[in-house]
Amino acid sequence: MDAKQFVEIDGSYLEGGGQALRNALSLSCILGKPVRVVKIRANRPNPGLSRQHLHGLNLLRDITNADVVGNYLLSSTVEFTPGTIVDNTYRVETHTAASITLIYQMALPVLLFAGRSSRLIVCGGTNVDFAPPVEYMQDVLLPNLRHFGASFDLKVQRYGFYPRGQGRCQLDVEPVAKLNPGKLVAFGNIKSVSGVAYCAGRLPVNIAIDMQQSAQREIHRMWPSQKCNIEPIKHSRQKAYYDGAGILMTVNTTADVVLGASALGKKRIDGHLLGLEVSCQLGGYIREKVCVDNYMQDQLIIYMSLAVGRSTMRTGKLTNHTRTAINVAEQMTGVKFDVATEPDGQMLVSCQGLGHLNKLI
Ligand SMILES: Nc1ncnc2c1ncn2[C@@H]1O[C@H](COP(=O)(O)OP(=O)(O)OP(=O)(O)O)[C@@H](O)[C@H]1O
Repeated sequence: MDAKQFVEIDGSYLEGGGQALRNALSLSCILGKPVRVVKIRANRPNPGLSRQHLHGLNLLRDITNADVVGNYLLSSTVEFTPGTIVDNTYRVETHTAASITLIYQMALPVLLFAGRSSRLIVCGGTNVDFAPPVEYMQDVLLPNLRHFGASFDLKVQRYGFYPRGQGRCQLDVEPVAKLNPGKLVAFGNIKSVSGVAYCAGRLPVNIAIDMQQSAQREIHRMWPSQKCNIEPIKHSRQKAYYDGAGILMTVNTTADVVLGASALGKKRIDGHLLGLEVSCQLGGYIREKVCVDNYMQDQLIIYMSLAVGRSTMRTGKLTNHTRTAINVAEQMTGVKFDVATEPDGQMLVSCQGLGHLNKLI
């Protein structure tokens, strides 16, 4: 800390993307600790704040009446001094396909520590590259957060894809008094393998059916007795103005493990290939019997660091996103994460959380 008592976070560390900024600012708001983030997104081809990050930053400024320096496009340094978390209805209009879920990723942990329930309406992209698809947030993040005693209600009013965006979602968050420690260590037995294959705009429903059939076929090939139920959906014009396609698959187990895998259609969409890609990714998780998938890993770190008690997750090889999230959480909260490799190559990530209590309820 310097004379102004800022915790300084190096945004170029390891992954060097937007996630270090998001986690640092969220923890700053929750803990009431001023933070300075330098070298923001230094490892990206377009370093500095992009629109998505700027919208998220300004949203957290509004939620906590923060003093902010450096909140402009392409800024590489931000100083953020939060005030108190204020429950309210907040709206963010990105005017682009900026990821709605990444803006939620920043605000959700903060609103969990508000005094009363809050609503956050965001317009932008619901299913865009390098971000959680909105279905993943509903079907994978939500059940994983329940292990920590947290939850939310997320409604998609309209889907939005790259490049036009124009999706619109509503997130309702009930605050918690504290976060419980998450124990995600036992795999249990598979209860269901399911998913949704969607397309929208001018794209024919056949694309969704191709994704469905190839994904189901592949699961059947790997585990002949395992049922796999994927719903093909063509979104109506009201539900999505423009073209887009993708698939999300999940596996649910008797130990309340929920793993997800997804893919998004690009220019020339081959539904068969997308279905195959996603079922293979999910099949890999099932074979490894991990309890947390590769994307959920980094998203749970912030909750583990704040919980009252010791959280543990059994997962695969750690991603750079996860190592970066651990680094930020350790600096912001002072907790220490332990990472151990199991004989079969799985990783056990654990930490004695800070035990942060919500003083506003
Ligand atoms: N397919 C996916 N499913 C679920 N989560 C995803 C998926 N792709 C990316 N994510 C999550 O989205 C976040 C992306 O963080 P990252 O810092 O790379 O993105 P960003 O803020 O857009 O920054 P940048 O533009 O700097 O890459 C991570 O939490 C990652 O786990």
